[in-house]
Amino acid sequence: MAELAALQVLKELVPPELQTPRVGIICGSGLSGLATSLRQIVLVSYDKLPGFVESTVPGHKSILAFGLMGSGAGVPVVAMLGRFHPYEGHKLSSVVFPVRVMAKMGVKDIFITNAAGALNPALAVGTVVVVHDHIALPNLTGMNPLLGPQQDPSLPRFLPLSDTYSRSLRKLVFKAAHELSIERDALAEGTYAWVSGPTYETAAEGRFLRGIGADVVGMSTVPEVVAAREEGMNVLVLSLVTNAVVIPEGYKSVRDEVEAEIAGNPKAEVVDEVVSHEEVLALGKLKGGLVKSLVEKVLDLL
Ligand SMILES: O=P(O)(O)O[C@@H]1C[C@H](O)[C@@H](CO)O1
Ligand code: HPA
Repeated sequence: MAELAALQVLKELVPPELQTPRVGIICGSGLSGLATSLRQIVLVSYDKLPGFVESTVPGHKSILAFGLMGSGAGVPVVAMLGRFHPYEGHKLSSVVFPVRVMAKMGVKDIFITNAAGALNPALAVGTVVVVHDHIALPNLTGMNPLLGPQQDPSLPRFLPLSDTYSRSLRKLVFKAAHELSIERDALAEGTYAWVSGPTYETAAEGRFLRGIGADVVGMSTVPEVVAAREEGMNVLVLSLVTNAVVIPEGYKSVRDEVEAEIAGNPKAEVVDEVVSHEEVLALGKLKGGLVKSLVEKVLDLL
């Protein structure tokens, strides 16, 4: 099994007391600050680990961090300070490889974070969304991380995903928010749509995804979720809304515009906001603290 080679290296580099983390964490774009509160921290670069590829996206580091997180004695955790996306050119099997390594290390609960665009107009930028379901068009149409011969026949061939997002972990996030006196509107629940990226959505795509029931959209997470469920882990996903996906009600007719100009009544041009990765990272920096305090408190409540 390919994961065993990575495990062997980790055995040499990580002290025994941190070698069996209870919780795995994946940091989304601009969210690697999550790991700044790790104690007894040990960092392992991905290039030392067989099977790990490189995280090439700004805001993602190619580092695995081990340590204790949360108050008191703390919970042993392993955190990916950067993830792999299929749009980087990585195979889906590489994207989910670290999740499989975490499972072999004994991780029971995985907390996956991401930056996402809001499709639901009720979600303000800066809101943390506790994901309760997903829509993965790529999964349904041939880009599923479980396609192909089974690497481990002891895992289920046909994985049910109807109950993917752990109810008890989701409840813990809301309990944590209560204990931290976090404003009600700062935390919401919703459905995550996975798209391959790296393009952001057109307005019509945004309308489509909203129309089929998604609240937020992003370019990651679902492959990791699927692999984690296959490995039997409890999954929690937190999406930080970093931008709103602009979904104008209808087309801005250029015919109307030209006719108004000809009639001598030009209208002021409305310029839609354009999303950028810089904006996504800046918001992560600004609001990453909220994700971090929620994760720390959930660890205390486990
Ligand atoms: O890794 P995540 O899903 O947090 O990163 C999001 C999706 C794209 O990789 C990038 C777009 O800005 O941010
Ligand atoms: N779309 C897709 N992925 C994203 C977005 C978005 O608007 N924002 C952050 N990741």
